[in-house]
Amino acid sequence: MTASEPQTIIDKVWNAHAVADLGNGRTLIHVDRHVLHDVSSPQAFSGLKAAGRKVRNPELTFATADHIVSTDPGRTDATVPGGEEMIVALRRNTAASGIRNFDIDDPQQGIVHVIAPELGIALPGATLTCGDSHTSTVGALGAMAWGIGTSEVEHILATQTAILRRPRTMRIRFTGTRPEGVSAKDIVLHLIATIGTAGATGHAVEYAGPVVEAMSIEERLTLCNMTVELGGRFGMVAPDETTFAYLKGKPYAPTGAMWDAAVAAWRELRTDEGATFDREVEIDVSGLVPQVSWGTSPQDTAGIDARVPDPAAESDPKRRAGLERALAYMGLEPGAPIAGVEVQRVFIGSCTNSRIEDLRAAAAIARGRKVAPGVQAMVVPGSGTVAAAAKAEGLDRVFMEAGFAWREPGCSMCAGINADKVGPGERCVATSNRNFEGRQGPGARTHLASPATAAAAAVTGRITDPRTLMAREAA
Ligand SMILES: CC(C)[C@H](C(=O)O)[C@@H](O)C(=O)O
Ligand code: SF4
Repeated sequence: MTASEPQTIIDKVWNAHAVADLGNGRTLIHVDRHVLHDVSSPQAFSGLKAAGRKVRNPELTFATADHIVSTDPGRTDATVPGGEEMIVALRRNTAASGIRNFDIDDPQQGIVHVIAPELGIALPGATLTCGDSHTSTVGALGAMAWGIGTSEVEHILATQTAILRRPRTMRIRFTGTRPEGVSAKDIVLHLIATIGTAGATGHAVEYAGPVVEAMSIEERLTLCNMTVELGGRFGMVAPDETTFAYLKGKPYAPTGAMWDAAVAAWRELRTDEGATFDREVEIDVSGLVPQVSWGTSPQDTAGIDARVPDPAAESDPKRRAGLERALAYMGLEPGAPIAGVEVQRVFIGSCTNSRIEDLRAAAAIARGRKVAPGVQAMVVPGSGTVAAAAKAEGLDRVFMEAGFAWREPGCSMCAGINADKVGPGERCVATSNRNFEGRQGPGARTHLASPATAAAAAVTGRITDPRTLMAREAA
């Protein structure tokens, strides 16, 4: 491709980071930022040590304890049984290598995909990797970010490069007028329901169109977070004035003349007129309603005014059996309205929806109301930075007065890998990104939804259209 040919944003970032063609379709890519967490890094450090290698670029590497940590106020390393070893390993490995670790008691600790953007570790046009599938999140800033396995974590620690196959490209444009009370989470859930969990397999995705351009960075983070739930490799949004305003003054963002030079370069990071993608999708969001998942895959999602699908209406026997299994696991009646189903748990948190705007949306519903009898609801800010901002606005009080538990930052009840779990057969409305069988604990029934919808479930004890509770606010 010659320089004058129109390029996509994906081509531009890829080409700027390609170090060598390794043959067989493989490219060596420079990694600008590498972020580590407690669960996927200990083995990588052990491998590095066994091979007698050092961390090549500790100044480009950052770490945080998020997955295994307790979210109990007053937590210690040992609060979650089995967690201490990983938290201590991360502390020891990062200290020995000179890597900045946002440890369990650090005011900036938090979920890796929440802290990377809010600290300015992730930047437009940069490559960023993490041993975690939701690394695509920070593509919201125009970074090329992807999740890797533990052996690749070791490779990147040693070389600051990764080996990739160039993905096909895909542009997903959101158009139309976004209705009141419909969040970025509703939009991405609707996207997954529309094109399916294999809808972007093998593709690098650019999210574009007027609806995305009008989104805040936090909303774009929610959108890009679920790229992996579409099978996508990267999910990116071209950086714009919203991005620059968000990043300016962030702790690790460039400053002074470097900032000006960076912004000038970032302005070039957009898909050129006439550039082509391997696949284009357009979704009109006009008329969209809040979304909620009813099954055991993120694509099993429908509008909050919909009914649970009926397996009897499914002609394909394989699909029918899958539906029957999902409904049996979820304890749902075919054809029943989704709204009105009773819940026992509500989880507001995770790298999808634990930022300040998410907490504001949930607090707007919780304010002046009470968590319904029989419901246990928790709010887990994505980071210490988010928690501090929420406290400054009094949101922690709003939640606690309503009867929500207000927790310390971490992955919490998203993946059932620490002490925060949903019990067998319990139904949980969660703002996280996965609803597979057992995701939030063995036998747990997860309904994915937005922060507003989760808060509405908490205060009514049922899956509820949050707009019915917003109306009171407006009146
Ligand atoms: C534990 C970790 C490696 C895992 C991931 O890669 O995604 C987790 O974050 C998840 O969401 O399931
Ligand atoms: S919050 Fe959930 S999805 Fe995000 S990194 Fe943690 S466990 Fe994974």
